[in-house]
Amino acid sequence: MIRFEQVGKEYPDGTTAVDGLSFEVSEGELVTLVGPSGCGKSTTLMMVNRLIEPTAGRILVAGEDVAAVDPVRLRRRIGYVIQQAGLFPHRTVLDNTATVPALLGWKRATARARAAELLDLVGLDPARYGPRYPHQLSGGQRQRVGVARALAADPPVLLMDEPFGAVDPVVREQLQDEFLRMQDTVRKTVLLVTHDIEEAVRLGDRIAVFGQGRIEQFDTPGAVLGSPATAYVAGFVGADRGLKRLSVTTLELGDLEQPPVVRLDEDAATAAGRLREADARWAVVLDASGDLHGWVGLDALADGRPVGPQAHRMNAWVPVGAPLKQAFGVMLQHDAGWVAVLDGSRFLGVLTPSRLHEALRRSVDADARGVARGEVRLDSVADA
Ligand SMILES: Nc1ncnc2c1ncn2[C@@H]1O[C@H](COP(=O)(O)OP(=O)(O)OP(=O)(O)O)[C@@H](O)[C@H]1O
Repeated sequence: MIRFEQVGKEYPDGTTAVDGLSFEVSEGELVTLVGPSGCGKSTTLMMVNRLIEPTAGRILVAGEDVAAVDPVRLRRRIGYVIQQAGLFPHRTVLDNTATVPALLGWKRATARARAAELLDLVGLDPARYGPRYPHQLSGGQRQRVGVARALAADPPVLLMDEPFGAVDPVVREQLQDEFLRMQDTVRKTVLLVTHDIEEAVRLGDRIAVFGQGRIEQFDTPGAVLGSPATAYVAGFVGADRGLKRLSVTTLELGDLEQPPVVRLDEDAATAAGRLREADARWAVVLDASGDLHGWVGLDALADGRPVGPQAHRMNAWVPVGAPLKQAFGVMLQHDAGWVAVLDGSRFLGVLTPSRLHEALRRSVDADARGVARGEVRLDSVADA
C-alpha cells in the first residue's frame, strides 16, 4: 500500500535526514516508526504526503508514485494527525472535523453528519462537544478531534506524527487503547511516528526502528524485543525488553496447566481421590454452574467433609488471549502461584509462573523462526 524505494532526503544545508530507505507497509497494517530525536522519522512521514520532497528514490501509495500526484489532491486522500492536533482555533469542533469533506465539496449537511459520526467514533458526544471551540477542550479531547478530522473523508491511508505525545501518560494510554479499538473497525493503512518504544510496541503490527536516517530493524514487536538485529536496536529497546515482551505476547491454550478440577458441592472423598490420582496437592474449585470459585488443598479434604467449607475463594483470572503482562499482573495482585484462564465464564486451565516463562520462550522461538504471533502452540515448539 505504501512503498519506499531507496528514498533519500538531503536538506539544502547538507543535512542528510534520510538515506536509502526501502520498506513497505501492507494494506490495513499499522507500522510505527520509532527512534531517537532527529533520526529522520518526521521527514520520512512528511515525504508521503509531499509536505517534504525527497531528493532521491520514490514513494508509491497504492501503486502510484506520489511525485506524479497533485499535492493538494494527494493530501485529501491521506489523513494526517500531528501532535497538539493542529486544529483551527476559530472553528468549532464539528467544523474542524468536517474540514476535508467540505474541501472535497460534500454537501454541508452530509459533511456535518459525517463529522458527527466520527466524533462519536472517537468517543466525543457530538451534541456536547461539536459546538465547542478547541480551547474549550482538554488536550486528550483535542487529540481525539485531530484523529476524527483525519478520518472524516475516509482516507485509506493515515499518517500520524506523535499523535498522543502531548498528553499525560494516563490519557495517553487511554487514547492508544481507543485508537487500537477504532483501528480494528476502520483498518486504515497507518504510518505512526513516535520516539517512545512502549508506544511503538503497543500499537504497531510492525515496527521500523530508525538509526540516523536509516532503518536498523523492521519487524514485529515480538521480534524486535526478542531478537534485536543490532546492538543499536538492543540499546534502544532497553535492558527491560524481556518485560516489555510480556505485553506483546498473548496467552494461548497450549500455555495452560490442567490441575484437577472439583465441584463445590462434591464430597471430600471423591474430590481427594481425584487429587491423589493426579498426584496433585490442590485443585481448582468450580461452583454448581461451572464458574470459578477458587481452590482447595488436599490436606483440607482429609477429614471427609464436603469441598464447600474447605474451599478458598480466589478470583484471580484472565480471559484467554490476554497479554502475559495482564496475567502476571493478576498473579502479583492476588499474591497467587497461578491464575485461572477463562473463555467467557468457562474454565480452561491455569497459568503458573513456570508456564508463563515457557510462553515467553515460545514466542521468542516463534519470532526467531519467522512465525507470526498467535499461530504457535507450545506442543509444536516442543516438536520443532
Ligand atoms: N528544514 C530542514 N533543514 C535542515 N535540516 C533539517 C530540516 N528539517 C529537519 N532537518 C534535520 O533532519 C534530521 C531529521 O529530522 P526529523 O524531524 O525527520 O527527525 P525526527 O526523527 O522526526 O525527530 P523528532 O523526534 O525530534 O521530531 C535532523 O537532523 C534535523 O535537524
